[in-house]
Amino acid sequence: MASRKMIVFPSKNELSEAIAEYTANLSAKFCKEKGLFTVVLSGGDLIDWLCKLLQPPYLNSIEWSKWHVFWVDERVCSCDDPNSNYKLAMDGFLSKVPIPNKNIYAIDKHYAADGNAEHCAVLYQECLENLVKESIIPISPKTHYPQFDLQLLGMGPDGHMASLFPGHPQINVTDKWVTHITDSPKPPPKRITMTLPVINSSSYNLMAVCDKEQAHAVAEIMKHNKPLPSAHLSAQVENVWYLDQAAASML
Ligand SMILES: O=C(O)[C@H](O)[C@@H](O)[C@H](O)[C@H](O)COP(=O)(O)O
Repeated sequence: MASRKMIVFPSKNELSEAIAEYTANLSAKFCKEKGLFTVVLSGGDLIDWLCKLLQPPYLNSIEWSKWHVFWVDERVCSCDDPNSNYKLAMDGFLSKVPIPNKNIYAIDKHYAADGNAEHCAVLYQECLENLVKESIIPISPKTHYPQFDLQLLGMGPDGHMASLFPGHPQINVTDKWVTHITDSPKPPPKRITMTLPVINSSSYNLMAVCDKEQAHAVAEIMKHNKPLPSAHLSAQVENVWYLDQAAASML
C-alpha cells in the first residue's frame, strides 16, 4: 500500500492545473500500456478543477476515446436533478470531450429516479462485474478487488470521502464493491458509494481538498492521525493529497 504524499498549492488555480497535469500524464501512461484508462470521479468541486483539461495542451492531446468513466459515489436521484453527480460531470466536463457515451458508466437511471438506493448499488456492482469479465477493469492480484487506474476524490469538512461518512457503517463494508446509504448527513440522504477496499485498490488516488472549512479535518488526519474516513485512503501505487493553502492552514 502506498504511503500518503501531500502537496500544498498557493491557489486553487495552481491546484487545478496540477490535477489536469496529473490526470493527463496517467491517461497517457495507461492508454499506452493498456489501450484504455479507467478514471473514477466524485462530486463536489472536483468537476470545476477538472476544467483545465478542456484547454490546451490537454484537450487535443488526451486520447479521450480510450477513457472509461465511473463515479466513486452518486446521489440517488433523477439524472437531470441538480444533485446528480452524473449531471454535474456531464454538464461541466464530460459533454465537452469526445468520450464515447458507452464508456460513461452512470448509475441505473430508472432506479435512481425511483429513489431505490439499494438496487442502484446492486446494479452498479453488476456493471463493474461485467466490465471485469470484459477485461476493462482488472482485479487487483493483491487485494482481489477491482483496480481502477485513477480515482479523483474530495473530502468533506467532517472527513468523509466518497459517501463514507464518520459514524456510519458503510466505511466497514468489505463484502461488497458498492454499497448504499439512505441517511447521509450531507444531502441528499440517498446515495451509493464504492466501498473502502475498492477505493484503496485503485492504482492512483488523488484527494483534492480546498477551503478553510476542510482545514480542521485535514489537521485531524495529518497531525493527529484521527481515523476519519478519508484517513483510511490508500492506493496500490500512489496516494497523493493536493491541498490549497486554506485547507492546509491548520497544519
Ligand atoms: O457526492 C458527493 O457529495 C461527493 O462525492 C463527496 O464525497 C465530495 O467529494 C466531498 O464531499 C467533497 O466535496 P467538495 O469538493 O465539494 O468539498
